[in-house]
Amino acid sequence: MGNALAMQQDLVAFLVKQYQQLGPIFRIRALNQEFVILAGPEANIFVTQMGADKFRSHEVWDGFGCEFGAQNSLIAIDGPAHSQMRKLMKPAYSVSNLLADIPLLVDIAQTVVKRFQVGEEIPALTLFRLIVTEQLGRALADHAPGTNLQSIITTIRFGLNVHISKQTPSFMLKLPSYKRAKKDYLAMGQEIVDKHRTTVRDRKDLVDNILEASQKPEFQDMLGSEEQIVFASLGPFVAGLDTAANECTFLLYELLKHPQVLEQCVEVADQLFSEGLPTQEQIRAHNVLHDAMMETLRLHSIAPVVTRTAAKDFTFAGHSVKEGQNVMLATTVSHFLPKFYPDPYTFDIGRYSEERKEHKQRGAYNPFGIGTHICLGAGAAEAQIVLVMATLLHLARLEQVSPQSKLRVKNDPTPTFGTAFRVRFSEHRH
Ligand code: HEM
Repeated sequence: MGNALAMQQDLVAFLVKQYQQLGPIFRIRALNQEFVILAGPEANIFVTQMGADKFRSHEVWDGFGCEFGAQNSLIAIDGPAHSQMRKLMKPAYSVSNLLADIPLLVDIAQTVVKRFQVGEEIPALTLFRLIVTEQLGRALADHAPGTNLQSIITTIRFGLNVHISKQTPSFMLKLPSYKRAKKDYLAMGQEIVDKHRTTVRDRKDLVDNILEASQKPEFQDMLGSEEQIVFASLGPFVAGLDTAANECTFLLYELLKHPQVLEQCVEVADQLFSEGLPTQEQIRAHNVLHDAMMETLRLHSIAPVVTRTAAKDFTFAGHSVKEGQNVMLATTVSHFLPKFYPDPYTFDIGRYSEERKEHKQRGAYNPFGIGTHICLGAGAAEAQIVLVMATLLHLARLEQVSPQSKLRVKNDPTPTFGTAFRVRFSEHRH
């Protein structure tokens, strides 16, 4: 099938239709490449249980790291070396580490929100990128992105669109605007690494751990060069940019579209701040805001598929896949199957209640990818989205600018409203 256009317009809807017609394995042609698609709960269970040695990330991701002189980054390696790097980075990317300094996280969100006067407008994505990137940068790398935020956004957008989604031609990397942004981005990374070499923190952060590991023989392939150390240390500034910031944007969009759910979430937010600052347990507790976040991750996944290369010949659902074949794991097709989620395109936070627990069915819920590279920051991301939204709802009331106009989700490189979804501050509540 040469159906790139249909795919581009709504990738998951297209894949859901193909899955319903063809079953859990089929082929498509897109962007001059052929992909084998593994879709639906059967594929999700297969990849989780038996996929560890069957897929490689290397071919898909290495070009992105090499753009910054950094081969063998965490996402671009497989097998034992990948397990070793994941183990090294896990403590820093954990939810308990992110939530270790809740006053800092709240202060960052509060400072950004308080910058806006009643009546001022801003793209929701810009608002959330400001908050999320500073929170992750300060908590994991002891550095605020400050005026470098735009350089980070430009660098990552070009890098991913050229090397990963391949929707942008490579000559775009020669544009002076990109080259300037990349230079600033890498200079910030070098500054962070240099600062960590000469200062000591009470609690070691991600960069401290990277620097320590870079001295060990077993990490030489991954962290042996200065470029690799800088690239890995910049991870926190990239981790939330397209992910948590876009999910916060989609969540706010759904809340403004569902005023009753919004009011319940405002109540939860006020409770969280009723005795000062929320605790780790409160942020991670099951409540309406948590369920709204979960439903947003189901309906608006920023990673609807993950791409890989088959690492060996294998058989799935009676079909053989050959080593070297491009594979797309359509992890979120199951999010739209009525057998798991009745009326699947409806925003319904009741799905996560004790009685229904629709997401707990096997293979049904995969917003954070699947297999060996499953999101290392999943717990941190969920907590961050809840905390950011709770802080915002507690502090201010927002309304959508031009609510009648139709918003289009584009791929840039992840599904996003871009800057089209604008909000207005209509009241400062606290
Ligand atoms: C809602 C927000 C997020 C979503 C939906 C998300 C999704 C994903 C997905 C799908 C992958 C796997 C990509 C692949 O297999 O090709 C991934 C990897 C990763 N994510 Fe996230 N992510 C989110 C937020 C975060 C945050 C906030 C952090 C850091 C605190 C983070 C850290 C990572 C890391 C380090 C990896 C690489 C793991 C590896 O290669 O082993 N993510 N994420």
